[in-house]
Amino acid sequence: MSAPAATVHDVTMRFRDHTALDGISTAIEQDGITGLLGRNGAGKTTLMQLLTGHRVPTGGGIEVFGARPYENDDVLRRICFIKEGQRYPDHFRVRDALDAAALVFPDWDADTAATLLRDFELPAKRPIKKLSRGMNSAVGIIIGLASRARLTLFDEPYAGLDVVARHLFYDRLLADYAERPRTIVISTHLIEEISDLLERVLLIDRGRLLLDTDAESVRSSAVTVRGPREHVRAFAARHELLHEQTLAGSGRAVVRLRAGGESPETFGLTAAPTDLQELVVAMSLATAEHHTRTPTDDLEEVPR
Ligand SMILES: Nc1ncnc2c1ncn2[C@@H]1O[C@H](COP(=O)(O)OP(=O)(O)OP(=O)(O)O)[C@@H](O)[C@H]1O
Repeated sequence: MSAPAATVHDVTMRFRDHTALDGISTAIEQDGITGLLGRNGAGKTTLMQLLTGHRVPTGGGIEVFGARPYENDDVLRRICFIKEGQRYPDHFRVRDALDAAALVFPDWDADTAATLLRDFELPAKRPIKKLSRGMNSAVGIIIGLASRARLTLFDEPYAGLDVVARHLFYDRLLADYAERPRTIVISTHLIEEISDLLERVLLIDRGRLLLDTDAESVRSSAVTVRGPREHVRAFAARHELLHEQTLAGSGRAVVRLRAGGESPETFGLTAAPTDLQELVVAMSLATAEHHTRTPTDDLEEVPR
């Protein structure tokens, strides 16, 4: 097996008294599509900033392609980071943004850029500041795909993109990835839309890693059961209850399965596989019950 594209070892990131990432360790394998999931403020963007050398962790270590990314040109030229609401110089037209990207990324594919420009119906000569929000996002998506960077990170790349354009992005991403496998990390809240694309899933909650697994095992790791409330509870007690809803005497629960535990049928319950979105919601709600949220409006901005 080849070395991971990135390793994250016990990484902590503090912004003054706020801990955005808290002892995260993971490896992002080469040539795969990883979904970085989690609620608002979970720490997804912060992790991406660390992977792309935009910040240095307060504690722990990050390696990308075997070296620290911060101020490391050899590593950084192999990385493309498409940020949410990416800004461009005021005078830039769409064409200028693509030309600039072509200079920055050594594996830039001009044909892919031209095809995507047509697919997304972007006017190449229009000033970027005159584009709609969705069109602006499309510029980032084109750059991210055409960069063909060995490690490409999309941080919620589709602000304002309509559903057709989003599916265009998913289709083109998959087709391009099949042709030129590389390491892609996408943070998103549109879990349902993207779940079929993902090979790995990282779920962050309050700066901690809740889930770090391949997408296939996510699908078999939890079940949603329904039946008489007491039976649901008895079954859940043999495993790990993530989330429960009850109505009169009936119950519905998302349960994370423990090896060797009894099956839902033993308890007279109906069971269906839990999809990724449901699992993420259930796990995030389960941990929310164990925390008292601290208000963050007293946070001071920490400059880069
Ligand atoms: N420069 C900064 N100064 C102070 N606090 C920060 C800074 N950047 C991020 N934070 C805080 O760190 C936490 C994680 O932020 P981050 O942007 O990584 O979350 P996220 O998971 O990307 O959220 P979202 O899904 O809403 O984009 C938040 O509480 C945020 O307020």
